[in-house]
Amino acid sequence: MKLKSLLPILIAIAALFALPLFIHNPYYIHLVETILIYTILLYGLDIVVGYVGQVSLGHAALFGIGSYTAGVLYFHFGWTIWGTIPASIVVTSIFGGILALPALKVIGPYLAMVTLAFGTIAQILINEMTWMTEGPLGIKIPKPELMGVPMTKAEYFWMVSAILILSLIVVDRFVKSQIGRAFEALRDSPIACDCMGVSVYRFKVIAFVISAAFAGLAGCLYAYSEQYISPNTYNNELAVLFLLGIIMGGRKSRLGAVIGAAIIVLLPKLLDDIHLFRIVASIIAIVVVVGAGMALSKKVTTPRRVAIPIAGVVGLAAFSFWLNSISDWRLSIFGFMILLVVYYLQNGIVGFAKSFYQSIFGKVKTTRGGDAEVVDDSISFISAVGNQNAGSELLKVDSILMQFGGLKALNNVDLSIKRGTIHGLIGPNGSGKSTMMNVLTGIYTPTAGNVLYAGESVVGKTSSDIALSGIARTFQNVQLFGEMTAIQNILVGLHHTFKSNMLEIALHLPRYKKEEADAYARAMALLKFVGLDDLANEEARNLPYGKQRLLEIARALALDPELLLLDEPAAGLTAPDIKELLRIIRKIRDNGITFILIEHHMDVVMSVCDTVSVLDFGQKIAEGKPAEVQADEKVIHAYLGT
Ligand SMILES: Nc1ncnc2c1ncn2[C@@H]1O[C@H](COP(=O)(O)OP(=O)(O)OP(=O)(O)O)[C@@H](O)[C@H]1O
Repeated sequence: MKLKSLLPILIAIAALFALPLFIHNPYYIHLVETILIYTILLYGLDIVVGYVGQVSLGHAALFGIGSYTAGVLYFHFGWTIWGTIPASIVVTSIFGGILALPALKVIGPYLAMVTLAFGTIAQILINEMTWMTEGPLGIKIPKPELMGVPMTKAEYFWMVSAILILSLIVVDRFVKSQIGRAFEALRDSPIACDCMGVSVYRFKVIAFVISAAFAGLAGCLYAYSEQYISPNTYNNELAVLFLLGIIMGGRKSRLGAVIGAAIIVLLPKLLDDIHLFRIVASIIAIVVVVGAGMALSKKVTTPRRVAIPIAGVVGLAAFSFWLNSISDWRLSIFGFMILLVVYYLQNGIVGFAKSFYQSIFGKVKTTRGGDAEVVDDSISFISAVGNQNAGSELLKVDSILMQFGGLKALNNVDLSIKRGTIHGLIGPNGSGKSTMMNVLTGIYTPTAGNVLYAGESVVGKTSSDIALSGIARTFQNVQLFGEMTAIQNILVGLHHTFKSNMLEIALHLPRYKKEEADAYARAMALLKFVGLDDLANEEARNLPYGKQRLLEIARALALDPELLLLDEPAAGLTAPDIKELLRIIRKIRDNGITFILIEHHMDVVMSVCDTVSVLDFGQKIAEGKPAEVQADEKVIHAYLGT
């Protein structure tokens, strides 16, 4: 990291550590300490919510499990903090793994309900298991000892601050590593993620476990901070507040978690004091009016769009001066503020601030993970498979039947794909081509029949295992990881090249650094091969459609496949784009890679395919050289209906 960007962080850290030296009121120190502890929890929650895109209302319970692990171990066994911290992390991680199980089956509101139920059950159990938790009476815990002497409030504050900084470094390294990329990929397209060899099941569980570990750590620190724990603290209202912290602060942002934690700790206090509320409401109104004025002068927004937020914040400021006491209005104001933030700042405060800054002062250059723009020409874009055994059978599809209820989407289809060839699969709409792709890549398990790849059956294997065995694919409806940049998309495809574990990532050990550097160099070479090296740091969703298709091919190549399945790669492409696509396909084939190509553009099929199989109503009606198939009566009949 450059000194210029490191300086504000160092100043913030110095200010944090200096705080107890200048503020002697323990109330304020405790308030900031609570924000720091909640921030650690939100770092973990952000992994599940921001990166993986799952809703969890079970994190208050995980927080409670962390606190109670520390409390019970101290109360019954006299453990010190040096034992309770790792114990809280381990115990809560196990519960995180349990919480992940429903996330493998359900998503969205259903997952929210299941995690809410988990929270309720955990709270009831803590309450009822009095023999262990002392039930509603709670447990008192003294401040931890340092060399036999209890820590002062300032010393404990420093310890929490140090743990927060460590957590920040570890989380930041995780989310920028291959693990973080896997999390983001499974949020954007679980199917493509699996087909890139990154198991959605595995990484969902890993995300919940890491997230729970941070909740457990935060819970343990909270127990010593409060010096008393009771079941009521860890209720569902707290779970909602944690989720709000992420939404309001801004997901996928370390600063956003700090802001979110500050909001959920300070907002209730702010709404207790009318004078403080007036000051803050006025500051917010001034900031919003000035910001809107700047945006209007730069013409990046319209008066209509800013009218309601301006009216809202100015109205709130005026209302604060009209009020004599705030106590009756607390909840209404709280709700109104949440409504404004969630509706108008959908990417949270940090996300909004970033896009506001970009629209006013121009785009900030984002490079994640190093010198992504540099292409090293000595790196091959492809791991050449070689042309040995060319012409031998690579894939055998044996009497495949795929039935959806009464519909036979594939009916006893046989295929034989030879190494080093381009095998076209054509047929009218609904004839079963994409279904065949899905069977070959493990998305569908066939009703009957077998698929042998390099002599081994792939039926019953998971999509990620099939991908890792050497079958890569693209999709009819492009399935890129939209919120990730072009280079990050390729890096997900290169996930299989990483062997480093979490410790190596957290400590940035040499093996991880080398793997990351090698992967970046290879990803740039792949981008250059498809002509996208200039767009390496552009988010995939912002690329033109034709370039998205090329990026999908480059990502599939990152898997080092022996067999590449392209599902309508020319769909939606312009004539020059199609020409470029054909050049790319031929070059890949020259490196020994075998293709199955589904395509409606007959000129593409005729110009590159060695063999063509034709499907109609789930049955193979013809097979042979392109020209033979084109002249076949049954094929003409299937396409033209005459
Ligand atoms: N998951 C599914 N459930 C039920 N029916 C399905 C499913 N997937 C495919 N089908 C049906 O199977 C048949 C074959 O569909 P498929 O998408 O494989 O055709 P296709 O040849 O790829 O068509 P197109 O060229 O339009 O993409 C269609 O009738 C389709 O509705």
